[in-house]
Amino acid sequence: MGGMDVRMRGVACLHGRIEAVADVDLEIGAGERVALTGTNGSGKTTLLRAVLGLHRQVSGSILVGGRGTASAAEWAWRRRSCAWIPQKPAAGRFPLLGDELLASGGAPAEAAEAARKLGVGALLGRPLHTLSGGQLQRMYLARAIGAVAAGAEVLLADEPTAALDFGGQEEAADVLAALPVTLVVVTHDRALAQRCDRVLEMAAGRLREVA
Ligand SMILES: Nc1ncnc2c1ncn2[C@@H]1O[C@H](COP(=O)(O)OP(=O)(O)OP(=O)(O)O)[C@@H](O)[C@H]1O
Repeated sequence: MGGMDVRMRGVACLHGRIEAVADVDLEIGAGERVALTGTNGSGKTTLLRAVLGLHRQVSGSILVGGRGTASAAEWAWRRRSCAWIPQKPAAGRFPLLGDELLASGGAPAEAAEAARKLGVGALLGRPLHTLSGGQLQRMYLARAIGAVAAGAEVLLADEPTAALDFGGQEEAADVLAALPVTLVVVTHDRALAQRCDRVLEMAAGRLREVA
């Protein structure tokens, strides 16, 4: 089983004056699968983005595999180590094609194979903005599988099954739970939460474990 540990101490995140995340302490073991649930606007996306360095107004400490992000080299390492499935896929400045998205995970062949298995293999030449929500979500899942093949040991996934049909939700939940990584997944999907080792809940920026 692969995966790296993720450790947070006293993490707080601001959006301007809004405190989106407050005083989060969290220890996730290597290879553990954690579901993050909670009310809308409670800070889940912000917390995941902070781990990736996409949210910069952060205080406290976030270590992945024991490493921080004090230097540009450490940030680059963090980005390679953590695969990412965004909640709101960015359209980008230029029309990005399916196979270009897959290549950005670092293992194009493995990602394309995953795309075929997920039923979007015929769409690789299409601009992403022409895909349906569910097709796009499958494409991002395929990219994450490629990123894991390229060496990522943590997967941060933000509502990765929200746009999928029922069969697709089950299939994606199985695929996500079987990846040899530490999984932190924001989800309101019971099938996916049930496949995780722990369920945590956020409310107004604070985290608590659900029994
Ligand atoms: N770019 C932004 N500028 C200002 N405030 C923001 C921004 N992004 C998020 N927020 C605020 O930060 C808080 C946390 O938002 P976040 O997206 O992290 O919540 P969430 O738990 O992921 O919500 P959801 O379940 O609805 O996706 C909310 O009050 C939100 O309005």
